[in-house]
Amino acid sequence: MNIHIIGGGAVGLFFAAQWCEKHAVTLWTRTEQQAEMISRGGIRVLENHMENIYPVNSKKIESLYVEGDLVVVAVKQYHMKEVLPLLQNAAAQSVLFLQNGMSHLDFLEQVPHPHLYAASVEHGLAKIDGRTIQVNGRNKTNIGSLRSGTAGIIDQLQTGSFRFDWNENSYHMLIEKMAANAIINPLTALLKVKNGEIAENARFRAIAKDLSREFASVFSYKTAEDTFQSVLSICTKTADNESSMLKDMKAGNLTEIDAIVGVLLKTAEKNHRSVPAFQLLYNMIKGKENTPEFMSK
Ligand SMILES: NC(=O)C1=CN([C@@H]2O[C@H](COP(=O)(O)OP(=O)(O)OC[C@H]3O[C@@H](n4cnc5c(N)ncnc54)[C@H](OP(=O)(O)O)[C@@H]3O)[C@@H](O)[C@H]2O)C=CC1
Ligand SMILES: CC(C)(CO)C(=O)C(=O)O
Repeated sequence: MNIHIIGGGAVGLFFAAQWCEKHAVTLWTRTEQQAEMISRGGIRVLENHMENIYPVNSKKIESLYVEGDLVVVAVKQYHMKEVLPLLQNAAAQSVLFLQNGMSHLDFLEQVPHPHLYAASVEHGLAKIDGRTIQVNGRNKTNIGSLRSGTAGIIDQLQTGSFRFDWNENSYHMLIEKMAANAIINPLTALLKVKNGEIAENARFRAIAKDLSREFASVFSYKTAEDTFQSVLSICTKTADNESSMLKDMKAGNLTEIDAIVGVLLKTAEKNHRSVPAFQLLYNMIKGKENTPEFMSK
């Protein structure tokens, strides 16, 4: 396949490296400097004290008048508005969104491509520099259709080093991942701990359990206990990872809190559910976003 990936962050670099041996991959970055770095030196993947280099073609994104089989959107939720006009110009059969949270679904009507897919990524990935990532845990990646997608895409994207699983219900798939992100991300960002500590520390685990109960009172297709167990499992499998929200907070960036906990709060309000613990987490993260005293780098 001819694959174009938008966004040279942790996730974009990771998938570009995984697919480049089997597909023609182009990674579109925001800066010329990063594109040159990748094209010249390849993508460096650090994992279990080993280093692997993957040759990938990379270009600065100015316009996206490209033809391809698949465009993969690997930017943060708060970049989506900026990326949308570029995406609209790309001539491709399919688009795959890799975002955590759910607010990217609001843009779907403006995306003209015939086949749309969403994925929920369960790996723990950290960007070290413009061409280097650290893999802090491989898990599976779930994919489902948002518009006329078919399970056949799984066979094409499959890699030797982790699984892609097909999900018949993309909405449930995204909600399941959102449970993990709504609980793990703000807790780790506020407590400044790695994911594993939420499962290991009895008091933090108890908070995660209470939050699982609140989450299941809003999105009730899964029990509170199942939600809690799935959160613990992701914490354990990505124990050494700093969540993306913790990384954003440390870097003084915006966070994806609106696309994750914000969506939960709006749904709770619509359905007359009380979620005081999530409201508290939301206010704490919003209050801290972009404030220099939170930065610990
Ligand atoms: N990291 C992780 O472990 C996981 C992340 N996710 C989700 O995946 C998504 C991506 O996350 P992640 O890769 O960590 O985020 P990063 O912040 O590492 O990467 C986002 C990238 O998008 C680039 N970008 C922003 N705007 C544009 C634009 N207009 N054109 C081209 N590139 C652009 C940024 O460029 P620049 O650097 O120049 O600003 C940056 O490199 C998020 O929704 C996240 O929640 C899901 C599971 C795990
Ligand atoms: C899977 C997890 C929790 C890994 O840290 C993640 O999605 C994130 O950090 O946003």
